[in-house]
Order: sequence, then structure tokens, then C-alpha cells
Amino acid sequence: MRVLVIGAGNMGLTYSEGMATSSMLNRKKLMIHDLSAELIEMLRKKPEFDVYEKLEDCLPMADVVFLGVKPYHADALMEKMKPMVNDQQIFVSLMAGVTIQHIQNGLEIKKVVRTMPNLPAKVGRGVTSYTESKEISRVELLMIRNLLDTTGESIRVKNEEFINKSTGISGSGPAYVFYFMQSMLEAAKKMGFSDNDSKVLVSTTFEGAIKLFKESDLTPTTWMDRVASKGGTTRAALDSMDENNVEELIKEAAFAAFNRAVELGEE
Ligand SMILES: NC(=O)C1=CN([C@@H]2O[C@H](COP(=O)(O)OP(=O)(O)OC[C@H]3O[C@@H](n4cnc5c(N)ncnc54)[C@H](OP(=O)(O)O)[C@@H]3O)[C@@H](O)[C@H]2O)C=CC1
Ligand SMILES: O=C(O)[C@@H]1CCC=N1
Repeated sequence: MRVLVIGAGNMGLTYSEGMATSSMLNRKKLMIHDLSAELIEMLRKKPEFDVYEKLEDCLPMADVVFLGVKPYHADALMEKMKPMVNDQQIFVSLMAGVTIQHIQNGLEIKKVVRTMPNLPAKVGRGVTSYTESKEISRVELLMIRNLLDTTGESIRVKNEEFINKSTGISGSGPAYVFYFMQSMLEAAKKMGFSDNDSKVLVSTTFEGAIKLFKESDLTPTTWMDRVASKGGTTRAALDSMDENNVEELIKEAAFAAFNRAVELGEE
């Protein structure tokens, strides 16, 4: 099977690195096409990829094509691709918002898998949700799932609405976690810790909390209660967050991302 990734930025390159060694490729090199000259030069130094400057040299050969450009570049890209694609090829979109129907119409093809990946895929700890057009067979879906799983875990969702919802939770989610981390780092530095000590304190606290959560059946609320002693320091912090409505604000932020994904599909 020949796999082509178009757009090798943050996400496209992450997927390319994950998939490059997959047995699904039957030792055929993963193909990459991007417009950035700088990126092409960097990618050419990597022996695991076949890098193409011209779409016509790689697109007709591909069985599976990953679309990794920004949503606002999708239409221009599809216009260029249209004369070179065929009905047997499978198109896997990594793009937020862009609907399956939009891709089917733009390329005049039928087989589309729409996904929502996330950035921890870079370290093999991503989570990708996906859904497919009805023309994708079970075998084809399994094959795509195997490719997606090279970057972490994947979940099949029942429709595109849940892809937009995943965007609000897991797609954009790493940024919410980094936001929280940044705030804690700044608090630590303000208290007088060095940059390095702040990083150790914050990152180890995140890692430890995630391990506790993942390795038990307890909810985060129960874990919060285990940290907080009555009348103690944690309760003071949690009360401060409650008074400032932090929980509601985080939920609103996740819905803002979901709503923006819906809007992107309508633009
Ligand atoms: N970053 C993330 O955490 C996540 C991103 N996504 C989705 O992934 C997609 C890519 O995002 P991201 O990787 O961050 O974006 P990047 O800008 O990092 O990567 C996109 C790449 O595509 C190139 N490109 C643009 N137009 C074309 C074209 N016509 N042909 C070939 N290459 C082209 C860009 O080149 P140039 O820079 O020269 O324009 C760039 O190198 C988006 O649609 C986004 O919604 C989804 C989930 C998470
Ligand atoms: O911010 C974005 O639009 C993309 C989609 C999810 C994460 N990054």
C-alpha cells in the first residue's frame, strides 16, 4: 500500500513519522508532499520518506492520501488535486471542521475518513477520533485504523458531530492542559523557584496525577477529595477556583472550540 501525506507541518509530519515504519506500508516508503521549500529540504535528509515537490509525481500512485493542510488551504489544494485523483483512493482528513461531503464534492471522490488527531501523537501518545463515508469498506477502515494507531490510540465515533466534539475535548485539549501548566509555572516562579525547579515541580505533578487517575477507577473529584484535607491548603485553592467559576469557564472553552469546528465546516 502506498501512503501519501500532503502538508507535513505539525500534524502531517507527526503522522508521517508514526506511519513510516508501519508494516501496512509493505516496506514501501511513505510519500510526502508539501509546498514549503524549507520543510522539503529538511525532509529530504530523512531516509524513511520519499519527498515530492510536485503533486503529479506522487498523488496518482497513492492508495491512501492524508490531508494535513490548514482548513483554509483545503479548497485550493483540492482544486489542484481533482484532475489527478480516482475513485479507488482513500482520503484521510486531519483537518478541523472540513466535512466529509465538502471533501467528496471538492475532489469528486467517495472514500473519505475524517479524523480529529491531537498533538501528543508526536510522542506516540495521541488520541484520534475518526468516522467514515459509507463507501469505505470494513477492511479499508481497519487498514486506516492501523495507520492511525501508529501515533497512539484511536476511537471510532458515530458521526461528524462527534468529530467536532472531539475537537473541543482532545484535538484542542492539549492546549488547555498547557494553559493550566503555564499558570502553575508562573505561580511557582513568582514564589521564587528557579525555572528548572518550577518545571520539575509542575511536570511531575501532572504526570503523577494522570498516573493515579489512569490506574484507578476513581473520578477526578474523588482524587481531589483525597488531596484536600478539611480546612487545609488544597481546600483553600479549590474554593478560590470555585469562587472564580473556573470549572464553568473550562467547560465554556471546550464548547467554544466545538462551536468553532462547526463554523469552520460552514465557511
Ligand atoms: N496542530 C494541532 O495540534 C492539530 C491540528 N489539526 C489539523 O491539522 C491540520 C494541519 O495543522 P498543522 O499541522 O498545525 O499546520 P501546519 O501549518 O503546521 O502544517 C500545514 C503544512 O501544509 C503546507 N501546505 C499548505 N498548503 C499546501 C498545499 N496546497 N500543498 C501542500 N502543502 C501545503 C504548509 O506549508 P506553508 O507553511 O508553506 O503554508 C505546512 O507545511 C489542520 O487542518 C488542523 O486543523 C488537528 C488536530 C490537532
Ligand atoms: O486549533 C485548531 O484549529 C487545530 C484543531 C485542533 C487543534 N488544533
